Amino acid sequence: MNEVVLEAEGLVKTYKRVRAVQDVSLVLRRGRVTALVGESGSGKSTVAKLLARLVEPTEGEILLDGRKVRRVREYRRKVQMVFQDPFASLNPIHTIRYHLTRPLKIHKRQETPEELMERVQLPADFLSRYPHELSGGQRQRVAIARALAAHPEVLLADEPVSMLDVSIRLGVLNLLLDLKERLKLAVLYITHDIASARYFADETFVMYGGQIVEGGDSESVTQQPAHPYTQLLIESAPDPERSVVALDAPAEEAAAVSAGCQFAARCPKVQARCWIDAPPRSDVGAGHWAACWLYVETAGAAA
Ligand SMILES: Nc1ncnc2c1ncn2[C@@H]1O[C@H](COP(=O)(O)OP(=O)(O)OP(=O)(O)O)[C@@H](O)[C@H]1O
Repeated sequence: MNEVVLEAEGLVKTYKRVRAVQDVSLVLRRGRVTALVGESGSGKSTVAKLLARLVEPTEGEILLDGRKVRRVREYRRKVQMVFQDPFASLNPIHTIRYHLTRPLKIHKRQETPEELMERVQLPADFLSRYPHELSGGQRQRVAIARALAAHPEVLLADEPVSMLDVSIRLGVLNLLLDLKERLKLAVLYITHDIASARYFADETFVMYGGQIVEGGDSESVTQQPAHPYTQLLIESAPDPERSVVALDAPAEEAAAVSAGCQFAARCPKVQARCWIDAPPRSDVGAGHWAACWLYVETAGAAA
């Protein structure tokens, strides 16, 4: 079993009346990629911000290497984030060298910017360039190199390839896989694209309405999806023209459901009890679970 690096327990984040995240628990393990999949508004980015400690949880706690880290600075060194937009995350007035030298200094690292560039497979002569002289994929590699300067244990990647050209996405995902292997990083891969989770992640969690509704190893979750929501996501995935957004409910609507299953209003398999009680997690395979009443019948619900 790969060692647990980051553990979130019962995370809740409320913004005024919107419950962006409701009771989310997950673990990230050394040398493993964990995907968090869901539509726009499902709460994925809020989970990333909570795990990065960019926002404080309303409830719940986060353990890093088994302990609560009070010093945010120490925490942020070990848990680095890569954002969706490589155009917005680099400062246009500074060279690439500046972007990499700064974190190396802050974290008192012996490494050189050249070594960081090599790690993300970029030529060292790009160091003298400005962000606008690089492509989106190259910029995202610089953002990853900057995160690596801190020698993190965890990389939180929030839709790291969704703004990139389709043709270069695979290259950036393969780089993340390579770093996971070589540096034994725990990676959280946030995406709306469940097909990419199968390819890229060891384990996959599916989020809907601020909650995780299904989880397990990526192969089982994507090949034998149990939750009706995951099934719908997968059905709409093969055709990139048929956007998953078509399934989407306004987030406020999802967040307004106070009892029962969050997905009841959109579920093709809805039953009477779905409106009344929230479904518990049930085992649907080895290490694979779903929070759905369809699976509660005979076998007991898993804790
Ligand atoms: N700072 C905020 N203030 C108020 N509401 C917020 C804030 N941040 C997020 N929300 C709400 O919380 C819910 C979840 O948002 P979140 O950004 O986490 O979803 P997401 O799945 O990451 O979507 P996207 O892929 O579009 O970023 C949404 O209803 C959103 O409007």
